[in-house]
Amino acid sequence: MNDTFLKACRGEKTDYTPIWMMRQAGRYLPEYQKVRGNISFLDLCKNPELCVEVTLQPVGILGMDAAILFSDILIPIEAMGARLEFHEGQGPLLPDRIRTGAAVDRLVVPDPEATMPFVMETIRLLRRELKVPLIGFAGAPFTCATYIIEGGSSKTFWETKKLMYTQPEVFHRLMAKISRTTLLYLLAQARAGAQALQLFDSWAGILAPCDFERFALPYVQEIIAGLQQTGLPIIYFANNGATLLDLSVSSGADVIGLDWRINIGEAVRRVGRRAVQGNLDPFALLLPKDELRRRIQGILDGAQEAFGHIFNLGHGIHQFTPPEQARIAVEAVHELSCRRP
Ligand SMILES: Cc1c2[nH]c(c1CCC(=O)O)Cc1[nH]c(c(CCC(=O)O)c1C)Cc1[nH]c(c(CCC(=O)O)c1C)Cc1[nH]c(c(C)c1CCC(=O)O)C2
Repeated sequence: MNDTFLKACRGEKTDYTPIWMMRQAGRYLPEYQKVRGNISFLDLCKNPELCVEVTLQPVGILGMDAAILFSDILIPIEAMGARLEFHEGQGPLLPDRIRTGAAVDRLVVPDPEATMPFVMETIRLLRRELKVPLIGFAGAPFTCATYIIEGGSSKTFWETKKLMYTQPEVFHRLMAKISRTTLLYLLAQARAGAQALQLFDSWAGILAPCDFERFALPYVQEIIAGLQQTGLPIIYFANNGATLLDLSVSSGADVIGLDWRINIGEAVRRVGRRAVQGNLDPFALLLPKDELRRRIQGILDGAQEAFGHIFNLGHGIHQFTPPEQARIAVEAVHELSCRRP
């Protein structure tokens, strides 16, 4: 069992810096494309045997030190009663566009075991196969709220901010319902065998710090407090979150995810006695090998004084990344971080 990742999360000494990549199971891998050729994305998410297969791919092919459950942050939103569709070549579509108090009241807080049994089954099956730790995950409430309110991805987040500023009571009611759902869902993942849990706050960075503090952070704190009973390391990743870093630390997470826009040495100083995860620009995987290795060395050097460091990209791996480049990065992190006596 390779538990380097879990040790780094807890700030324990490791022989080398562990690495995994956000969105490591996905379209850049021909092996994933082959599975996806025969099935829609949503049907894939609901098929435990195939989820196991694609979760294992990046671990086996690229040598990652952790696996992340193959699923999507929008799965529990569908379980709450908002319809979810994926159309080929487009982002997610949630046609119900929840924007009124009455619509929020119609959403339910689902029993995760009853409505998403395929997720827990995937976790149980994976634990029998894996030789590296398994990360479970969910979207953070604010990011989930943007998809529910906008009905999909957005450029301006007009409807989200309109609800937040003009009907704050409705917005908070929606956030409370998503948070309760997320906590129960992550507790179920922990019971099924997840060994660490990550909250993805992909859109936190569109908020002013004062709004993040008022409308988003309290819900993250509530979830993380509720997860303490699991004893599992909790990772909080706020994308575009350099300006929110001090607030992110107050989330209570054990590991603070960093995007690539911040210097990791500066982040380490601000984060203090918590592990950090990051933060190579996903597009830097396109660099020639020598330059890529220098970039990786720079991040390892910057994180030298970190309480713990898990190497990762600063956001998800891009779908057109050559897998060979990801493999070079994994090899470089392992080699360059190897502690020589
Ligand atoms: C915002 C978000 C979503 N999903 C997720 C986030 C947070 C992380 C981030 O900010 O990137 C999280 C996610 N989505 C997926 C995973 C699987 C685990 C992993 O390998 O990291 C994880 C952890 C698979 C996926 N989720 C999705 C794919 C592609 C689906 C396909 O095969 O066509 C995968 C592999 C679909 C998805 N799902 C979502 C979007 C916006 C899209 C479309 C992306 C696009 O079209 O480029 C919502």
